[in-house]
Amino acid sequence: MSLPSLLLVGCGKMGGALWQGWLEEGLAPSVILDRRCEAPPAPHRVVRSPSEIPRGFKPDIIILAVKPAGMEETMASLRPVLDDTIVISMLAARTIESLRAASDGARTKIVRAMPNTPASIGKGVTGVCSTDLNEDERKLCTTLLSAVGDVAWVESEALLEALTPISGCGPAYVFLLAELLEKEALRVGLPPDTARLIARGTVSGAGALLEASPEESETLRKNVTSPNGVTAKALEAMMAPEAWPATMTKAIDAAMARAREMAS
Ligand SMILES: NC(=O)C1=CN([C@@H]2O[C@H](COP(=O)(O)OP(=O)(O)OC[C@H]3O[C@@H](n4cnc5c(N)ncnc54)[C@H](O)[C@@H]3O)[C@@H](O)[C@H]2O)C=CC1
Ligand SMILES: O=C(O)[C@@H]1CCC=N1
Repeated sequence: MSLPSLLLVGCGKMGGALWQGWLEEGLAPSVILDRRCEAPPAPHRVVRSPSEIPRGFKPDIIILAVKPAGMEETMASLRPVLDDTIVISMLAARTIESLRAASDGARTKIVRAMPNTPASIGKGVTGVCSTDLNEDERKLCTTLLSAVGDVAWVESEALLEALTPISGCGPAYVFLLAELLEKEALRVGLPPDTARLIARGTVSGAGALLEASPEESETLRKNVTSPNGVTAKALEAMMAPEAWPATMTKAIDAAMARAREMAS
C-alpha cells in the first residue's frame, strides 16, 4: 500500500523517526524541507527552503515537525504552499488556535498530533485530534499515522495535552529505566558488556512480552513476583506511595505545567 505524498517540514529526531517508518511502508513521492538533512532515496527529495519546493508538487499532507518555538516563522515561510492542504502539527504545546493564526488566512485544515520515536520501527503511538476534517480526510490521516504504529484519536485538545507526557515523552522514561538498570548492574559488579546486555535485553524483552501477551501489565508484573521472594522486596521499595507512584505523578504534572508555559 502506498502512503500519501508528504511535505515533511523538519526532519530531526521526531520528523526523522516518522520519515524512516513511512519510507519503509512505501510513501508516494514526497519532499523533506530541512536545511540539515541528507538526501532521501529517489523519488523523494530534500529542499533547503520553501522556495525550492518543486512547482507542481502538491502534497496530500504537510507534516510540521520543527521545534515548537519556530512554529510562527515556519508557518509564515510556508504560506505560499498552505492553501488547500491538511497540516498535521507534531509540535508539543502549540495550540490549533495558534497554528490557525499563523496560517494567515490560508485555506488549510489543521490537525494536532503527538507521535513518539518508536515510530521509526513501526511501533509508535500517535495521539491525534482535529475538528476540521471530513470522513475521507480523517481516513487519510489515519492511514498515514497507523503506518508507523497505533493511532488514538481524541475528542479535544485538552486530551491531546493530557496524552503528551504519557506517550509523547514516555519512551524517555523507559530508556531511563534501561540506563538505571545498566548502572545498577555495574554497581553490583557485572562487567560493562554484560551490564549493557542484560539491562537492554530486560527492557526490550519485557516490552515485547507486554505487546505479545493479552494479560494486563499488572498480571505480568505479578508473574515475576514470587510471594516473599526477591522481586517482592525490590517492588516494596519502588511501589511505596512516596516512591515511584508519587514520582510518576510529579513527573507527569511537571511535564503538563511545562507544556502550558510553552503554549503561552
Ligand atoms: N523528539 C520527540 O520524541 C518528540 C518530539 N515532538 C515534537 O516534534 C518537534 C521536533 O522535535 P525534535 O525532532 O525532537 O527536534 P529536532 O531539533 O531534532 O528537529 C527539528 C528539525 O527541524 C529543522 N528545522 C528548524 N527550522 C526549520 C524550518 N524553518 N524549516 C524546516 N526545517 C526546520 C531542524 O534543522 C531540525 O532538523 C517538536 O515540536 C517536538 O515538540 C513530538 C513528539 C515526540
Ligand atoms: O520533550 C518535548 O518537548 C517533546 C514532546 C514530547 C517528546 N518530546
